[in-house]
Amino acid sequence: MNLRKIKEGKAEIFIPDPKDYEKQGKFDPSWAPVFYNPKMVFNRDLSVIAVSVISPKKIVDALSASGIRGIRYQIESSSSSEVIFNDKNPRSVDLIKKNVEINDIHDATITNKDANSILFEIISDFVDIDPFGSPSPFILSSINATKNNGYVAYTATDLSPLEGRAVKSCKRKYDVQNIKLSFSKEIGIRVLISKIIREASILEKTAIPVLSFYHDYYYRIFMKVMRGARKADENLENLGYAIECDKCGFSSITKEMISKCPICGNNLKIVSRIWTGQLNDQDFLVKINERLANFKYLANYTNIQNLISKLIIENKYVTNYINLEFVASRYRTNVPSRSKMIECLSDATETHFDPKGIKTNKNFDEIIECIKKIN
Ligand SMILES: C[S@@+](CC[C@H](N)C(=O)[O-])C[C@H]1O[C@@H](n2cnc3c(N)ncnc32)[C@H](O)[C@@H]1O
Repeated sequence: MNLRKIKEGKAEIFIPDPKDYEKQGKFDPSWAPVFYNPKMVFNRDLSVIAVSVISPKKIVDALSASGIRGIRYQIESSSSSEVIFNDKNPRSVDLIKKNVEINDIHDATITNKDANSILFEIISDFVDIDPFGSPSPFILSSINATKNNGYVAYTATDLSPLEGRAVKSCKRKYDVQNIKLSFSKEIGIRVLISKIIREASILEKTAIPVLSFYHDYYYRIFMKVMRGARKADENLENLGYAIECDKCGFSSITKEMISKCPICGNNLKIVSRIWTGQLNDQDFLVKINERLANFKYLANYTNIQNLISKLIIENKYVTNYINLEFVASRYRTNVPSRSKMIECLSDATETHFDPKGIKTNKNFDEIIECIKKIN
């Protein structure tokens, strides 16, 4: 395997030379014998800051590929941590060994196992699950490996099931009855959180999201894991429904199951069961914000700063997500600009999920009034 040296954050690593795996001038990271995706640098940059907030003593990078995450976590987030690198691909493991060595990573263990096997053998205060597609096959084992008050992070790139376009796949992988709604970009991450909480409860544990966001073509979530059957029971009460009326445009995220639209009486479209709580922990976001100044060297520094500022405001709004294009079409009016709607409602903000979306604490009548007034 011919190697190429690249720099990401403060790490320098070898990756398979992409040139050798091009097909008709194109290259996909999955065509190389060891996976490295430059499109995920934003994910890793923000994860480096989040892990610095957690400051774990022991990190498990359960699906390591080139080892880039675990290496960056030790160099940039938490220099005193022990890191366990794992990948079931033996060629990955050979490359991780090389990359760990050239980056002077101390306290590293490198294993060549199925992630589910190692995650049932160890216990750690931070576990990273960064799979191809859905993290579902690794949720139970990763929660098992996370100690009380520890953290686990998941990347999910399977947006079709999560956003309700592949309904059967969503039922299979997440056990959620999904359907495409006008605000499915946010529902997707709530489906994933619901699955994590339901899996955790099997182990008499529970989890709450401290950082969750959508970027480019994936979701990324950091969850805090807590032990206790009672805590698990209580948190299951926070699962509920996303509802939407195709006729008048009313929508909500709610713990109560209702089947008829409270505005016009039409039958509602329903997604069941999803997380209905906050997507981020305000303190965790503020801590990330406070640390940002230490990470000015990151390639995505400005974009991360923008996202965190948005999440801090967005986190104050849970229930009403309005897709302006969808609602305006129900009233046959022009789509109002986001800024004018936010000004009119006065208690509203942009959502990072969607350039057409706003979040507000105002009720549906006030939203419609603003749409009509702006027109
Ligand atoms: C998306 S890549 C990981 C990328 C890496 N975390 C990064 O940030 O560059 C997924 C990796 O998981 C490995 N993998 C897939 N299934 C696995 C399993 N059941 N156990 C362990 N490793 C697995 C693959 O070999 C691949 O290297």
